[in-house]
Amino acid sequence: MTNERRVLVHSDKNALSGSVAARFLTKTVDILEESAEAHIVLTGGSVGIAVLAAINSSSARDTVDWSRVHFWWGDDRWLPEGDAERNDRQAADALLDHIAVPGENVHPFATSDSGLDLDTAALAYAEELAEHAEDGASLPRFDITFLGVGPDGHIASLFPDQPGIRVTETTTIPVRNSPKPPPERLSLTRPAINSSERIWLVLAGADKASALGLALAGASYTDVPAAGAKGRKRTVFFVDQEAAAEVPESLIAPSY
Ligand SMILES: O=C(O)[C@H](O)[C@@H](O)[C@H](O)[C@H](O)COP(=O)(O)O
Repeated sequence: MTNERRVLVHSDKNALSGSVAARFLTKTVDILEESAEAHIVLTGGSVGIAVLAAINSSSARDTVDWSRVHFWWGDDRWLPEGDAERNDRQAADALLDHIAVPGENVHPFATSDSGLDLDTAALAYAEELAEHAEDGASLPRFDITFLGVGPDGHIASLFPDQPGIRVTETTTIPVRNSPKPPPERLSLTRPAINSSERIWLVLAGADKASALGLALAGASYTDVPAAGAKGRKRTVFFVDQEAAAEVPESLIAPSY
């Protein structure tokens, strides 16, 4: 298997989220035939949450043995538990509260009212990840990592020209001075994201066209963090037509 990057274009955000949901369900069933557990990394953002809602409303939803699936997050906002702006809350509402996933398989970042400070919360997440790793590794084997992409090209809470995008020595970082509110966040690092077998980027809308075009045209990942996302086996950009406006024709896979 190659680790090429592919772009799959869909007519609109609805078609995109339905298609990603169907692929996710099929792929997760396949993964669980080969492995005892699947580890999935979730993203925030409207497209990522629309994908979770589409998984929830799929008639194939319960073909997955959710008791063997673990959910992690690429990033979250440093806000109190239950805050509607938190990625974990949105994912719970869209999918996790509706499926038979055991509570201990759901691994949100700490909340701002947890009693931890931001630095300690980042260390705590790194420790939790390491507890689920095999053979002394620092991370579980992430099977699928979802990433939304901001109009500036950010992924998780790794923003252009900010120190976080360059961090390589840890798996999880505290983020301060985020250009997008709130300023304080927690995020996986680029090497942690890229340890994933598959990275599925999901993006829709005309405001993403420039970032996507630049990411695929070889921009540096410090300028356009999405350019630096590369899974071990496969990296797929699931996009709608508006977001695809600046993608070179040669990179677009036949639509279906
Ligand atoms: O924490 C955040 O600020 C969001 O989660 C953000 O990182 C989001 O993933 C992208 O901006 C894409 O968002 P959309 O899918 O809504 O375009």
